Formats: sequence, structure tokens, C-alpha cells
Amino acid sequence: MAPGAVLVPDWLDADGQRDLVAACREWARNPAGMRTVRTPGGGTMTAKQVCLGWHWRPYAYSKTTDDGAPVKPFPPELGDLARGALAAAYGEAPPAVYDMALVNFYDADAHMGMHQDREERSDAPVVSVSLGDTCVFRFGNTETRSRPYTDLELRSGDLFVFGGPSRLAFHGVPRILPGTAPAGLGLTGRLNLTLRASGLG
Ligand SMILES: O=C(O)CCC(=O)C(=O)O
Ligand SMILES: [Fe+2]
Repeated sequence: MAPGAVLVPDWLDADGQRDLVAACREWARNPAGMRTVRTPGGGTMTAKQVCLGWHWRPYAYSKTTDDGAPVKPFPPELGDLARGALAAAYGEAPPAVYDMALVNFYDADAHMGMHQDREERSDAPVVSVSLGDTCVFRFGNTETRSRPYTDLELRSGDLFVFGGPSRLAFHGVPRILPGTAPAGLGLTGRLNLTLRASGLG
């Protein structure tokens, strides 16, 4: 894709996708479950989100959610998933400690504006797994949220990793392609699992 940015289509098979969807449903439960993200300007994000390990709010990390509940722990199996993803993308897994996950849920109308993932104090690659409906994913440059960028489709089971010179590239999800999820998955909409090393210790 770009230096440090790798797309691995069909990384997760149907069983792997089903297991991960089931886990996301558990993680989405209250307390500290799936929420509407409020931005400092008073707006809301259209993608709903639950955090594991560290709670992210625009634009900082904390150990408690917006209503004061402790954030859910980072499950060790997601550390394994991150290591497997890095091995698949780069052929090796750097020794970074992955300790936070975001689960983003997009309905047919949801999107995510161009942004950088820059609240981490680690330069470890960001690992992103897509489930359910296909999305248009916009991967840009490190300088501005506008062109040059590349639009690609991320489908259920695809892996996208961005690190190295691409770690701070602007990226976003302009739209979801409704009704494109695999038939057997039992998911309407799109789930994105983003794994990061916070570097916060
Ligand atoms: O949904 C996606 O593929 C991207 C999510 C994302 O960029 C984020 O949560 O920071
Ligand atoms: Fe992001």
C-alpha cells in the first residue's frame, strides 16, 4: 500500500470471523460497554465504540469510561491476534506490548472522518481487522487530511496494518456498503477491531 502499510485480504477465515463477532458482542455489554463517542466540540461520532485495556476518548486515554466504570481488561487472546497480524503483514512480530483495543460498530449510515491515531506513546503498528459489511477505507498521508489518499475496500476478514513511516498517516471510513456482510456471519453492519500499543505502561 505505502511503506509500512499492508493489506492482507481474507486474513481471518469464516470460523475466525464468527468467533471474533461473538467476542465483540460480549465486550459490547454494559457496564463499560458500547457507547456513543462525544467529541470535545459537542458533536457525536456515528460509529459506536467500546474500548478494552485503555479507554479512549477524543483525545486522551484513561482507565475509566465516560461514566466512571473501570474499562474492561485487554484480553490476552487479542495480544496473540496482534502478534499473528504483525507476522502476517511484515513476516515478523516486533516486541511491542499490545494493551488496548477499540471495537467500532458502523451501521449503514456511519462513517469516520480523516484522523491520525496519535494518542499513543508507542510507535508500534496499528492493527485493524474488519468484520461484516465492506467499507470504503481511505488511507492518506502523514501531513494533511486531504489528498493524496487511496480508497480501498476492507471486507470481512481483511487485515490492515499501518506502522513505520505510515504510523501517523491520516485515515478514515467514508462509507459502509450495506448488505455486503458474508451470509453466515449473522452481522448487520460492520465491526472494526483496532489493536494498539498504548505505550502508557
Ligand atoms: O473502522 C476502521 O476501519 C478504522 C477505525 C479507526 O481508524 C479508529 O478507530 O481509529
Ligand atoms: Fe484510526
